[in-house]
Amino acid sequence: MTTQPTGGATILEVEGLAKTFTMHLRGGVRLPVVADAAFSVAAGECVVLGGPSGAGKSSVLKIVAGTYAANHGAVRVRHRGGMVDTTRLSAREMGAVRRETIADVTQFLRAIPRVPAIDLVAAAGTGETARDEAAHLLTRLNLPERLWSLPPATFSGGEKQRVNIAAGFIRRTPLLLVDEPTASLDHANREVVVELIREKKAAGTAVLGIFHDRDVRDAVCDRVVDVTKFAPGDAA
Ligand SMILES: Nc1ncnc2c1ncn2[C@@H]1O[C@H](COP(=O)(O)OP(=O)(O)OP(=O)(O)O)[C@@H](O)[C@H]1O
Repeated sequence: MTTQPTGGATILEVEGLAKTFTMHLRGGVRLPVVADAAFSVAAGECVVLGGPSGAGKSSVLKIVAGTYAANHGAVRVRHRGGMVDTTRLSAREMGAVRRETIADVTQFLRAIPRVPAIDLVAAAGTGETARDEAAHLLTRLNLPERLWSLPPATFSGGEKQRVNIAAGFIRRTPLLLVDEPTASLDHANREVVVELIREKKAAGTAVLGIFHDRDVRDAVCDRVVDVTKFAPGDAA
């Protein structure tokens, strides 16, 4: 069953998705997480993955991002004008999809040693304006300018998260994935993230996210997809 979006073109379409983790270091114990997951996200829409802790929200998001492999099913994204099933792509082809089509704001910053925060954000952007855009985003996210030239390795949790958010939101991809983007942010910066997500939606980006903060979720969410309805049965 697919939940139909109301608005623009379909950007992401998940169908019949199943994921079972196999714990090779635990005698091959199998842990089914989702079975027959199906949902879609349209351009300009923000769909939130809901459900209690352990339901499989992050796993689904990571499969869409290409970080985890699916066991069954299709994950189709609109890439270069057509719908591409990313579960069938080579690592190289998936690399192109991730570069051009999917931006991914994870909970933790993948910092590169010795690279200053502003360069890290600018490198995620494109074109001659990338550095100005990086500065603009870091300003909006209230990251003190004295930190911009420093590598984020020693930054606080909230400072790292803001660099991470800037590096994700500087990108102009059709699909944006966000996993708990406001977890270590204060109220003012949570509001900035709400504004950034609204701007992405207005620009036609499809957003798929996980938000534990109810206020943030209510402010950006068009539909909730409850992951518990994809829970595998006993026979899985
Ligand atoms: N890499 C992994 N290897 C083995 N099991 C995993 C792995 N990642 C997740 N799991 C298991 O899959 C189940 C779903 O985890 P997941 O992180 O997707 O849930 P979640 O709904 O995002 O939870 P939370 O809200 O607590 O972040 C959990 O039982 C977890 O232990």
